[in-house]
Amino acid sequence: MYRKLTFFSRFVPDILAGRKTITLRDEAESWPRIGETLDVHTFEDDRWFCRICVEDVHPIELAALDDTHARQENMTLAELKDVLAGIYPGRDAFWLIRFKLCSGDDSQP
Ligand SMILES: CC(=O)Nc1ccn([C@H]2C[C@H](O)[C@@H](CO)O2)c(=O)n1
Repeated sequence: MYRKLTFFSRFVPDILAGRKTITLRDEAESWPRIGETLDVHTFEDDRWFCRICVEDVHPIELAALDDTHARQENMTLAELKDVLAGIYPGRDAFWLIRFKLCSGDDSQP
């Protein structure tokens, strides 16, 4: 039984294509551990769509985000900051979770 992380459904294509390899969350979602496999569902309708393997988890300030982080989100830095302001208004400290898609048996529900 794997723990579950959700993503907004608009990010599903990027995650499944390997274009989105990080996510930035508040402390309530800082619980994933390096090396952990997670079941990934859509936030809106709780639909399972993949498993990911967690490669890194660390705190990061909004001011420290750069173009590399934005590329890992498949966004520009301005787009990423807009998305974060929409989801987490006023927040300037996050947890960065870096992941890769699981392959083989771990990619099936
Ligand atoms: C419930 C909740 O907050 N769900 C989230 C939070 C963030 N994301 C995405 C949006 C951006 O691409 C990054 C940075 O936060 O992670 C999400 O899909 N679902």
